[in-house]
Amino acid sequence: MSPRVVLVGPMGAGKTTVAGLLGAAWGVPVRDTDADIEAGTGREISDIFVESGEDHFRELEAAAVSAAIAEHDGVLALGGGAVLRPETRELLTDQTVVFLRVGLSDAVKRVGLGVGRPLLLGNVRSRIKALLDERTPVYESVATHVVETDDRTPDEVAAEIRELLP
Ligand SMILES: Nc1ncnc2c1ncn2[C@@H]1O[C@H](COP(=O)(O)OP(=O)(O)OP(=O)(O)O)[C@@H](O)[C@H]1O
Ligand SMILES: O=C(O)C1=C[C@@H](O)[C@@H](O)[C@H](O)C1
Ligand SMILES: [Mg+2]
Repeated sequence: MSPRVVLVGPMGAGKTTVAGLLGAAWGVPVRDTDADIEAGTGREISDIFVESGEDHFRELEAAAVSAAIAEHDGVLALGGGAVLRPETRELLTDQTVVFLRVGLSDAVKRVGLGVGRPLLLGNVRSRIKALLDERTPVYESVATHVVETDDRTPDEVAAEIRELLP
């Protein structure tokens, strides 16, 4: 069993939103590793970061991605930083992976004040810029497809993915 598609990209790329649209259009289940972690621990992601630290969150996330890839055959949205772990990148090598690309200005608009996104505490714009600079090559390295999301609605993004993956 393997996901039909795995969505990666930074915060605000629309992974969760577009996963829901694709799942509805294809009639397949949707899974999101951030939601899996919250359900499995009974804690919010921002609380896990603050109380147990990012390294602990990344351990939980690597396990959540591994379980989802093994068990899920629908649409899978990953957390924005899941690709940072080498073992997770390794698991993605034989998957269909779509990188939802977003530029700085659209990402800033979409995440607003960054509430619930612990890595954006402080100056949202400069935090997102640093994350985009650091991670874009990593997203590109795991992606089999890249879809632009700037100036496009989630429905337009989902439609392009459906054309790419009939
Ligand atoms: N193409 C788009 N155009 C405009 N707004 C969008 C688009 N895609 C998503 N959004 C909005 O941006 C916000 C963030 O989207 P979403 O939560 O799906 O991102 P994400 O990639 O899952 O982020 P995270 O990594 O934090 O989980 C939501 O309010 C969503 O409605
Ligand atoms: O980009 C990131 O590192 C994150 C993205 C979110 O999906 C959450 O997984 C968490 O807020 C961290
Ligand atoms: Mg999400």
